[in-house]
Amino acid sequence: METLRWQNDQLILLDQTKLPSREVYICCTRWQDVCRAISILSVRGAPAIGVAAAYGVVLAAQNIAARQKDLTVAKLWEQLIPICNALDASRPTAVNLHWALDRMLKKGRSLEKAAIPDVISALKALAVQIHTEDIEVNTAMAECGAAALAKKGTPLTILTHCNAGALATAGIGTALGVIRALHKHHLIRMVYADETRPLLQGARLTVTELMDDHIPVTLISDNMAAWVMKTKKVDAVLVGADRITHNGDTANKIGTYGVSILAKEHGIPFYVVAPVSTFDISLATGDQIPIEERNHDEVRFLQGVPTALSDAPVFNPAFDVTPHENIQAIITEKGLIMHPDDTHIDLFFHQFI
Ligand SMILES: CSC[C@H]1O[C@H](OP(=O)(O)O)[C@H](O)[C@@H]1O
Repeated sequence: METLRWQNDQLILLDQTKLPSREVYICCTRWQDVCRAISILSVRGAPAIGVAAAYGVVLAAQNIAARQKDLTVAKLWEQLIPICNALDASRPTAVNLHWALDRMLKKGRSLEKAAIPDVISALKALAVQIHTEDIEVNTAMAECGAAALAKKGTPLTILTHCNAGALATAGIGTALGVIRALHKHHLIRMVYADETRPLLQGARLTVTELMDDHIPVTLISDNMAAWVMKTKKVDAVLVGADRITHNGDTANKIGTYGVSILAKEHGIPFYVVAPVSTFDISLATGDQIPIEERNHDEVRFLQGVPTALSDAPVFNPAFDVTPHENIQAIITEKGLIMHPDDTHIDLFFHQFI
C-alpha cells in the first residue's frame, strides 16, 4: 500500500476510508480533488496531508496555466492564494498542512520575475522535496526513537493510539516508524493498538500496517487501555501528533489525552513522536490549538450501521490536547526533547533548528 504518489503530473492517493477491506486509489487531477480527499480522510495524518496539499497547489497551478494563455505570475498568485487558503482550511488542527502550504506560497513569491513554466517546475520540485523530506525525516525519527527506547535491550510492550504509521505520512510513520525500527532489532514483544473511535484508525489502519509487517499486534477497544496497562506490563506509550505548542502541549487524535492520564497513573512513560514540522511555537500553550469538530454522524454510525438515534445530540472533536507534563519526551528527527516545556523546547530549537 502506498499512501500517495506523484505520477504523470497527477496525485495518486490511497483511499484510506476503504481500508482495510479494499485497497482503492484516487487519481487527483484538480486541487479540489485533494481538498475533498483531505476533508473526508481519504488521505489523513498530519505529515501526509501536508505533502498532499503541496501537490494540490501544483495541480492548481498546472490547470490555471493550461487554461489561461496570457497568464502573468502576478495573476497566477492572485488565483493560487485563495486555493491555498481553502486547502489550509480543509483540516484546522494539523500544523504540517499549514507549513507545507506556506512553503509553496513563499516559493511562488520568490519567482515573481520567472516565466510561468519555470514557476510550475519550481513548485513541482518543491512539492517533491517536501515529499522526500518526510520520507527521510520518518527514518531519522525511527532510529532516534529506537535508540532511546532500546536502552534496556529487552523486548518492549508498547501501547499506541490512532494511526501514526506509513498511512499517516509519506514514509514509514512516526510512532509506528519507531516501532518498526525496534522490531528490526527484535525489541518488540507486543503492540497494543487502540481501535480509536469513532473512525477506527487504529483498528483499520495501525493493525493492518503492523500485521503486514509481521509485527506482533493486539487490537483493543479504547476502553480496554487502562486494564491493558495494569495487567500486561506495558513498557511505553507511543503516539503521533498534529500540533505541538511552545510549551510542549500536544494535539493528537481524540482519546490521546485520556491515554496520557492512564499512563501517568500506571507509571508508564508516554512518548510523542513527531517531526519538527509539527511544532507551532507561535502558540504558547495547547489551549490555543484549533480543535477540529467533525460530522456528528461519524459518532452515530459505525461503518454505516446506526449505533444511535439519527437525531441523538453529539459532540465530535477529532483531537484533544495532552499537557506537556504528561509527556516523558518528544521524539523528533533531530533528537529527543526530554520533559518538554518552554525552556527545553527553546534549548532544542536553539541547538538544532
Ligand atoms: C503521524 S501523526 C498522524 C496523526 O493524525 C491522526 O489524525 P487523523 O487520522 O484525523 O488525520 C492522528 O492524530 C495521528 O496521530
